[in-house]
Amino acid sequence: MSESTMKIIDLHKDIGRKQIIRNLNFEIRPGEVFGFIGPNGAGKTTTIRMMVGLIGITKGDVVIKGHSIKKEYRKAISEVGAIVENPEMYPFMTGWQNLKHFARMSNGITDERIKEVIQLVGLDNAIGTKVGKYSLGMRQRLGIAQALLHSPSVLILDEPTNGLDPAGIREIRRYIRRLAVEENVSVIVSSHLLSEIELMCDRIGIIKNGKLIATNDLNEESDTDTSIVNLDVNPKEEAIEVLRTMPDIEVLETADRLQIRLKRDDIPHLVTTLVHRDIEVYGVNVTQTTLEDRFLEMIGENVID
Ligand SMILES: Nc1ncnc2c1ncn2[C@@H]1O[C@H](COP(=O)(O)OP(=O)(O)OP(=O)(O)O)[C@@H](O)[C@H]1O
Repeated sequence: MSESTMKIIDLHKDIGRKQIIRNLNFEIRPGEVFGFIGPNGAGKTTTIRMMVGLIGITKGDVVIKGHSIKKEYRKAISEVGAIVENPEMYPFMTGWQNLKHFARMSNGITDERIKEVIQLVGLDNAIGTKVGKYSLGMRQRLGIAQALLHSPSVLILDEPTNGLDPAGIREIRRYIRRLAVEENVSVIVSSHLLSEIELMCDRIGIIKNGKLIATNDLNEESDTDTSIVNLDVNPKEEAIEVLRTMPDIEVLETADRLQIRLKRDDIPHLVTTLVHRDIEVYGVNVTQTTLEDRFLEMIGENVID
């Protein structure tokens, strides 16, 4: 396994007497899109600010490509591109002029590199237009282009989908996935809405009350292929008996409705078995368990606002 791009080691943050972040440990792998999810006030922004050296660390460390943000700030931060607050863009200048302006403030960024990042975020056609005329989504993408100019190993985006309409969210998603692959950059995206970033992430970490309560690999098949099924059958009691004898089926509820959990691929076999046992099947209502359901289960509250 290749070395991690970023390690968050036993991170703590106190502000005044308040313990904001507690005992945070996780790693970001090369080229992955990592979703940092939690309800408002969970501590995402505070963690990200520590990752990029904007605020001090009470205890623990953030190590980026082997460099400690505390002890080797310059080396560590040179590996990071970030949009934490809204990026400062000059509305009276074109996209190109804005990027050129930022490029001048760093060393060694060529016009070729500027063109490359413009292409990566799909702003080729709009780069000669004044930023004041850009949509919010386009401004976000210009911000991402700016953060990528110095070829960082990790790109950190705090709530990149905030305020975007569904089309804008779809675009950001598409470009973030694309640049993770094409630039081989690791991307950390924070959000309080799982549904907005789920589709672009390889893994997610869930934070609540300043603690990481779970990480979840979205590419693992077992996570996506179980289904919750509501059955309308007669006689119900007999069906329940049959279900209990079948391996890999979990009976969730038998009172009002008969609800089970099983692998999606096992549904045809389930129906055949019930029919062979002379049970009448009136309805098989499949609800795919979404990550959102499991997320809400895990954090124990409704975060949709
Ligand atoms: N400077 C500060 N002084 C006191 N408390 C703070 C300060 N900054 C953050 N907090 C508190 O720390 C907690 C975490 O805040 P943070 O902004 O990191 O959460 P978040 O997960 O990013 O939420 P949001 O999605 O609302 O930005 C909150 O309870 C917040 O009130």
